[in-house]
Amino acid sequence: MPSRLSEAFKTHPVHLHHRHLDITSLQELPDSYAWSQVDEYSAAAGGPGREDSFVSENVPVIDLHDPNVLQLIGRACKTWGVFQVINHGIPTSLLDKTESISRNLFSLPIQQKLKASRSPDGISGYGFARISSFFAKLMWSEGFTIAGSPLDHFRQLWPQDYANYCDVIEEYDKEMKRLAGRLMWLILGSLGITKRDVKWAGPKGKFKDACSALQLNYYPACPDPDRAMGLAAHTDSTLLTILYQNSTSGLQVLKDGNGWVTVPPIPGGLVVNIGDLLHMISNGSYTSVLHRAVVNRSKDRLSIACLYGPPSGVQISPLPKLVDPSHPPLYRPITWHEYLGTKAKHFNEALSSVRICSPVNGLVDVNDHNNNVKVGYS
Ligand SMILES: C=C1C[C@]23C[C@@]1(O)CC[C@H]2[C@@]12CCC[C@@](C)(C(=O)O1)[C@H]2[C@@H]3C(=O)O
Ligand SMILES: O=C(O)CCC(=O)C(=O)O
Ligand SMILES: [Fe+2]
Repeated sequence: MPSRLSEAFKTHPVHLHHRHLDITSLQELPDSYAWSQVDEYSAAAGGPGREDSFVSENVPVIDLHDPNVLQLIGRACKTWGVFQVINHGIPTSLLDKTESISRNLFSLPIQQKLKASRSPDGISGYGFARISSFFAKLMWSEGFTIAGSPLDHFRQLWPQDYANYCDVIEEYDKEMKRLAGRLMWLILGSLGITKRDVKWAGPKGKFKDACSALQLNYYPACPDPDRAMGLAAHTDSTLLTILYQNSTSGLQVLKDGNGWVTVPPIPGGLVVNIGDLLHMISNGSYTSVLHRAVVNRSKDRLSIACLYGPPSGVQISPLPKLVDPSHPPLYRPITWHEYLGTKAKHFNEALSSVRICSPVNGLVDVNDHNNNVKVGYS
């Protein structure tokens, strides 16, 4: 049974036939970056999706010290699939240091960055977003994925300073995994799930063998932001994702009836979003949220995502406690490893592709928005 996340794309290599352009210095948007359908989903109230002119609700901000934290998280997961957390215990100094390394990385000359390129069948390294292969147009961003030790790639990027940088990234990864484990129990607790109900969480429920990857995203300032796309609409294949964003806004989530809603950066805050695997284990009670990143004319933007999942070879399926004759299991068992391959093949239709049955009342599962997502437009 394959168990290493880094092996997940060996059987589903992603080939991107794009030449790398240094987009940071461009004064005009090249045609290869000009999207024609940027404002899909935003016509709901007639206004342009990027201006939030019709937004009546905000993504919840939850203080992890709040005595009602469980209920607040449950409500946020049910209605939004995303929330921000404050008082999360991650030191600001660690967030600052990691942001500074990421900035340093993206400001290296393109030839230097290409020395640490991600290979078509690999998971780690520098390159376009993996989902780029589904779109005719390019995204206005650069990415660097870290799964496992960053040592080999960092040695290529910074022959002198790599050791210190590795230490910071490893500390960031460790702290994020700890927070993710804590958030998992709050989210599962809000569904009535206890440590005894999740065997793969390990004997003490510490998710000791959980897998994770870090995704550094950089969005340079863009000469024509209304026609460009930073990162196209997608759901994450994770249990949950914890996102640090710098002070430039750009992250948007799709909310029924509200169109695209901006998740504003808040000082010291972290964004938490539900991924497809949590959608599956909750049997559709909690929704994996469709999100994207838009870009800015005057400011660049940086984000750091911790993509958190189960041990990559463990079979994930709707938790037995959430299944009964009137709530049959909606998804077939699948490992994270296998699901990443499915995502590489089917992109936003991956979740529907592992669905096994319709709800008993015959209605379409309102959470299964992925049925409506267009794949491969420009
Ligand atoms: C573990 C992973 C999730 C991810 C693919 C990856 O192997 C590492 C990068 C992740 C990311 C980040 C940007 C959006 C996304 C869809 C992508 O193309 O790469 C996600 C992938 C995912 O969640 O499926
Ligand atoms: O940059 C952002 O705000 C979004 C990044 C993201 O969605 C991801 O890395 O999966
Ligand atoms: Fe994402």
